[in-house]
This record gives sequence, C-alpha cells and structure tokens, in this order.
Amino acid sequence: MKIGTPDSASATKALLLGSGELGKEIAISLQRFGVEVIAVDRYAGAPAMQVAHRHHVIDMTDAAAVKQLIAAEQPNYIIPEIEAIATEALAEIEAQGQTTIVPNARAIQLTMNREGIRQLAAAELGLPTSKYAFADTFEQLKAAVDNGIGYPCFIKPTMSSSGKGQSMVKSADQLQTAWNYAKAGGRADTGKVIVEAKIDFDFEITLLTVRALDSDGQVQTYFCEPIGHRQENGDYRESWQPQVMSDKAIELSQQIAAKVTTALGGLGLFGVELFIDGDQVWFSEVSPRPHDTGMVTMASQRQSEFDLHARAILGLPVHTELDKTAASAVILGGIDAKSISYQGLDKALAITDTDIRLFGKPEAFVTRRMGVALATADTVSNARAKAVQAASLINVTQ
Ligand SMILES: Nc1ncnc2c1ncn2[C@@H]1O[C@H](COP(=O)(O)OP(=O)(O)OP(=O)(O)O)[C@@H](O)[C@H]1O
Ligand SMILES: NCC(=O)N[C@@H]1O[C@H](COP(=O)([O-])[O-])[C@@H](O)[C@H]1O
Ligand SMILES: [Mg+2]
Repeated sequence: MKIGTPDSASATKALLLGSGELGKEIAISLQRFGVEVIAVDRYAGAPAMQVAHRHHVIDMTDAAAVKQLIAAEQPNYIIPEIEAIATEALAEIEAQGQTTIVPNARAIQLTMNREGIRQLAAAELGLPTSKYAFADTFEQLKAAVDNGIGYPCFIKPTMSSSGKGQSMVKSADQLQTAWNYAKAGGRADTGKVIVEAKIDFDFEITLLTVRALDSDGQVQTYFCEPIGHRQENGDYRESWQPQVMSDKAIELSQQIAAKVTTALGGLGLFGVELFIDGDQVWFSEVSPRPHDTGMVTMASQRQSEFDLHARAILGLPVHTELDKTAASAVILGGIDAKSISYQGLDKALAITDTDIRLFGKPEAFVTRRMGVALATADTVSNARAKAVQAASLINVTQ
C-alpha cells in the first residue's frame, strides 16, 4: 500500500469527525504511518486538534456543514469519533466513491442511534439483549414499562454516549424525571428514548474486535483479551485487562462480537459491550471505533486499540495480543471551570509502572473526563489499585 506525505498532492488524508481523547490517540497512531490528519469538533481546542495537522470547528449535527467541509478537504478516510453526527451526510459522501467512511456509512448510521443497532442485533441477528422498547412520548414510555419492561429499567436518549441523559428508574414516580432528563441530556435529540429492562450481571466487558486484512488480503476478525470495567451513572470509571471469564462465556462473547461486527462490515476496530452472568452473555451495544474502556490498551498491549484501528483502516497487519496485565482509572474534572491547571502529577507518577494521560480539554465540568491514569502490575487487582491511586492524586484546579 502507498501513503502520500502530508500536504503533497498525493497525501493520504484522514478527517476525524469528533476530536476528543479517543480521536487524539487515533490521530497520533495514524500520523505514525505518515497520514495527514484533520481534526473536527464542535469546539476549539479539542484534544485531537492539539496534535492534528489542522482543524475545523463546525456543528457536526448539521448535514450541510459536514458536506461542505468534506467537499473542501476531500479526505481519503472519514473517521466518526463521537455519537453526534449528521449521519445522512455520510451516506451521500460514501456513494460518491472517493472517500472511505470508517468502517462504512451504514455501520455508522446504525450504531449512532440505539434504535438502529437494536433492530440489527436483536431483531435481525437474534442476539440476546435486555427487553427494550422505544418511545416518543411520555405516555408511550409509561405504557412500555407497565406492559412488560417493568422496574428497574434504564431510560436513555437514542443518540448519546458516556451515560449522557441516562438514568435507572426503580419505581413509577421516577419515570417523569427520567423522561425529562433523557429528552434534554442526549448528545443530540432524536425525539425518541429507549427503555431497557435491567440485566443482573456478574460483570461487564468490552470485547475489542478488529476487522482487518490478513496477508492474503482477506478480511479476518481478531479479538483482544476481554476488558472488564466499572461504570457509574452510565460512564466508565475503571477498566482492566484481562477480565477472567469462563471458557463458555468467552466463546459466546466472541460469537456475538463476530456476528455483529460482520453484519456491520468494513475495516476497523469495534468495542463490543457485553453483560456476563455465569456462562450467559447479553449484547448491550457496539462502538464502530475505539472505546473509552479500551484506553487501558495503551498500557496492556503492544498495539493499542488506536494502533489497531489505524492499522486496520489502512489495510496493515494487526496483532491483538496482550502484553501486560493493566488497568485504567479516569480523572474527572471535579469542578466547572475554564483556564484550569493540574496538580499532583509528580505524586501520581512516583507510583511505579504508572502513566498519566491528560487530554488537554480547555474546560472542566464536574463529571467531564479530563484524563486517565494507566498502571501495569502482576495482577489485575494490583494494577487497579495503582491506577485508582494515581488518578486520585491528580487535582484539577483553577
Ligand atoms: N439494560 C441494562 N442493564 C444493566 N445495566 C445497564 C443496562 N443499560 C446500561 N447499563 C449500565 O450503564 C452503562 C452505560 O450504558 P450504555 O453503554 O448503554 O451507555 P452509553 O451512554 O452508550 O455509554 P458509553 O458511550 O460510555 O458506552 C453500562 O455499561 C451498564 O453498566
Ligand atoms: N463513551 C464515548 C467516549 O468516551 N467518547 C469520547 O469522549 C469524547 C467527548 O468528551 P466530552 O463530552 O468531554 O467533550 C469524544 O470525543 C470521545 O473521544
Ligand atoms: Mg456503553
């Protein structure tokens, strides 16, 4: 394969739609292979903009704005990075045949909206999921809960991520508040919410699954070791790799991940989210891109999830092996503030085999993810303890 150098007439250009912490690492991985990277997001100073060749600030939910920018930049690859993009523009761009949407426009459209991916995974592929229903009015939501979903249940906007607009409802009196929160709190309002029955699981995993070319140019499916994680209010707080699980559960997990990623198609890395109870496995959702819980692979694998995504997209060989037992713990803003500084890096980095990645977001919010602590150790519990301690030593101040 051939990659043109940045700014030459033959440059291989990748445009990131979304430039957060995940996009920043994708940009670095692509640049290591000589790719020119253009970062795009809704605000200036986004993490990937700080390392990209150039950047643009646009409303990515505005199809006309997305199309205009793509026409001006003419990238070889468009890499959707966030769950708030006018996906209809992508299908049109793909149809013109000059640009690869990663992994493809249909996969982005289906996964950007919880309705699309549930229809594919549960209704078409028959994968086990929680009981669920969609509602575009409060009355429909109440009827769905009363007629089968029951309590406790989760109410979520259909277009959202990192738990935005999501709440768990335990009784009828909490339903209206959850409805209002889901309507107001998504990354973009589709007018609809999903309600899901609560699954009682032992633990949950992200199974990073890569669709990449082998040496014969054939698409193969590769799996990373399962990543265990802990969530609070729908957002991840800690992750670790490997997560120990039964042979049966890992086999079922890989089958589910292979089915859903094959149905989505294209080349790239996917984060398949699964709930595990003994030998039973439920599909929850899938990101057609690196996953926040997968940031642990920056410490645990020779090829991180970002390297794997970059390699798969470019048609290069991938190796998904685990290198070291590792954990990640997130660093939250803790305050609402602009012009922030960080304290405690010296103390955190004094812990052996620990690393800190600050994303460089220009504004902190109390629960905004501002960085991540990474640690390796002989066991998962030791790695978790070190990562959590390192994260707790970093303070965001004004
Ligand atoms: N039906 C369910 N049963 C049990 N737990 C659930 C259910 N739905 C969500 N959760 C819990 O909430 C977390 C976040 O849910 P989900 O992944 O749907 O949200 P999200 O906004 O897409 O988050 P992200 O973008 O970070 O993956 C899950 O990882 C799980 O811990
Ligand atoms: N679970 C999805 C996820 O973690 N996405 C990551 O968070 C960024 C948005 O952060 P922000 O809301 O702090 O701007 C996204 O751009 C992506 O990198
Ligand atoms: Mg999720």
